[in-house]
Amino acid sequence: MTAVPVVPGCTWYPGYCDAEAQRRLVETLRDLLRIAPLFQPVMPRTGQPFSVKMTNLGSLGWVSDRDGYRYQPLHPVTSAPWPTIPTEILAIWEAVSGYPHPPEACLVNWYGPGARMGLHQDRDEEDFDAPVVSLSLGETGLFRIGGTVKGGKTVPVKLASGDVLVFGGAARLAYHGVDRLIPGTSGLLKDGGRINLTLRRVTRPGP
Ligand SMILES: O=C(O)CCC(=O)C(=O)O
Ligand SMILES: [Fe+2]
Repeated sequence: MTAVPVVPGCTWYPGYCDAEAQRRLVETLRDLLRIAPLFQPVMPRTGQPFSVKMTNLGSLGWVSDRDGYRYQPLHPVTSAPWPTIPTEILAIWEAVSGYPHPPEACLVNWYGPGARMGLHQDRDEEDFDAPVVSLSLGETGLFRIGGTVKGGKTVPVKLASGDVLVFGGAARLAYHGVDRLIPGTSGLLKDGGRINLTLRRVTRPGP
């Protein structure tokens, strides 16, 4: 497995999942998305819709609505608990996180044509000792990650299907985002687009 350092605390594992593992993951996700459908997050206060659609797996899921950003145990539309995180996804966390407790949330972002994600920090968790582990499926995303100060220099990473990226330690609160997709870079998702999964530890583990 090639581990490419990106910025201190951030490591990129290109091609972590092979084509067969990617196909199996997409099948699993299709089943889970029937139970926990994608919803349309909106920005706090303004109600401006995100360009991505989202859902979650795990005991807690990240949501954004007019009231703010938060983790919650129930799907905002169906009010059902989020489905559990499949073992093959937990195995990625176990292999690369270096963290002794499991993630509680797996945020599923779906990028259609034209979708992007502005530079932001992942900071709604109580526990910043655990890294964020990201897996990309489908079309390549032009991702960028920088430092912990807004407006600083960033390093670009082309996240292709099957790539895993870990950001923890000095990069745990690094600004990062996705400028755009590169269309036509993957045939994994039949209608194109990109799925990004981020695994997060939300609460501090008990004593
Ligand atoms: O899609 C990506 O690669 C990044 C997603 C992300 O930063 C997030 O969900 O917080
Ligand atoms: Fe993020």
